[in-house]
Order: sequence, then structure tokens, then C-alpha cells
Amino acid sequence: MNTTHPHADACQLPMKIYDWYNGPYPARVRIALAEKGLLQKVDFVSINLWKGEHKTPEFLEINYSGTLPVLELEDGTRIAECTAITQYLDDLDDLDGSPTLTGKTAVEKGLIHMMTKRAEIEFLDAVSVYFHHATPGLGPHVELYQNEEWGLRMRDKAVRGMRYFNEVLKSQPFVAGASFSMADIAVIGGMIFSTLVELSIPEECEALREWYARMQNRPSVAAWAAMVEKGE
Ligand SMILES: N[C@@H](CCC(=O)N[C@@H](CS(=O)(=O)O)C(=O)NCC(=O)O)C(=O)O
Repeated sequence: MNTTHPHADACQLPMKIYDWYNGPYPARVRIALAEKGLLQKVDFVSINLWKGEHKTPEFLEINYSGTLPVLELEDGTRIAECTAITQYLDDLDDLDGSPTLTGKTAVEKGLIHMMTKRAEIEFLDAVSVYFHHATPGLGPHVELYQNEEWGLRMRDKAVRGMRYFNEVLKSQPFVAGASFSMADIAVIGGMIFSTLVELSIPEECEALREWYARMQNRPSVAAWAAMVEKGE
């Protein structure tokens, strides 16, 4: 199993990404790729979640966790986890002019890391658990264990998470502060998943709605939406 190579830190293009075109977590990496101007440098390999292709022995060799997306470099190095993939893309040193997504200073990096984790724990991952446990999810052939009560608790946690981010965005333009970052992309993932499971934004969350409208106007998010529209 190829996981690390001596030159794993080299900038290696083109890259392969195992993903599913309209998945909320894959969206986080597709938006990051678009922000870094790398969408054209990537070959997307579709893994059909609805058929359980991400749970086959072959795919579990690619990603022990059996989740998407996974980045695979030219030399076979594989990086899973949206935050790790985004960090790798952001650290590629020959992409002049693209925005920094994971922070420049120690404080920025710390705050972006914190708010990205908080977006996952308090919002995106909670919506995902609701989807898999309190809805039919990907179907009985994939959802081998479900706990509806746990799923409903996570739905309520996600709604609290929306209210939290609404409070945050009342006093700053982006999730981690003055600039767009990986933390915004993580909350965008939560909003995408919420839409998929028809989990409404609470009426009073005006700052969150305004922020999301602004995010959807970003070229990277519009590019993601266009790819979904085309089924790419
Ligand atoms: N912690 C992982 C979570 C990834 C994840 O849950 N991906 C979803 C893809 S999608 O639901 O967003 O399309 C998945 O593989 N789900 C499949 C499953 O959980 O069975 C990450 O950040 O990459």
C-alpha cells in the first residue's frame, strides 16, 4: 500500500482525487482546488457511494476510513481528510497569486485550525451523522447500523452549530476572521449537506444567510455548483 514516499513533499501534478461529484466533503476539496487554481490539474475518479464502492476491500486499501475524498499524488502518496488535503494544496509552493487558505501567521493558522475543527464537530459532521442514522442515508446496503435517536440528537446539534456560526459572523466577515479561509469552506460544506438533507437554517440566522449568499458568489463556489449541475 503506497502511503508515503521519500519525495512526498514535492509538488506533483497532475493529481488524482477519488471523490463523488456532489458530495459535501468532496465539495470542500473541489472549492479549495478552485481557489488555488488547480481544478484543471486534477483527474477526478468517481467512487459511487450509493453503490457502496467506498466500502469495498479495494477502496479500503486506498483509504482505511472508507470515506471520500482522497488525494493521490503521482508517486502514489495518498492523503485523505479534507483538512489535510487542503493543507497540502495550500502549501504547494509554486502557486503564486493564489489565496492562502490555512493562514500565514501562527495566530491565523491556529484560529483557522480551531474554526475548521469547530465547523466539523459542531456542524458538518453532525449533519452527516443525522443523514446516516436518522434518514435512509446511502441505503440499507451501506448503512449497516443506524441509531435514529443518535441521528436526531446530531441534527439538533447541527442546528445549534448554525446558531453559533451566525453569532460568529455577526462580528466578522469570515468564519475565522478578516479573510476567507479553509474554515469558511468547512462551514460551506455544512450548508451544502444541510441543503441535501433539507435541514433549514433557523429564521433568525440572518448573518449566516448573508455570509452564505456571499460565499455562493465566490468564483470557486460557483465553479463547484456548475460542476454539480453538469454531473461532473
Ligand atoms: N473526516 C472525513 C469525512 C469524509 C466523509 O465523510 N466523506 C463522505 C463523502 S460525502 O458524504 O460528503 O459525499 C463519505 O465518504 N461518506 C460515506 C460514508 O460515510 O459511508 C474528511 O474530512 O474527509
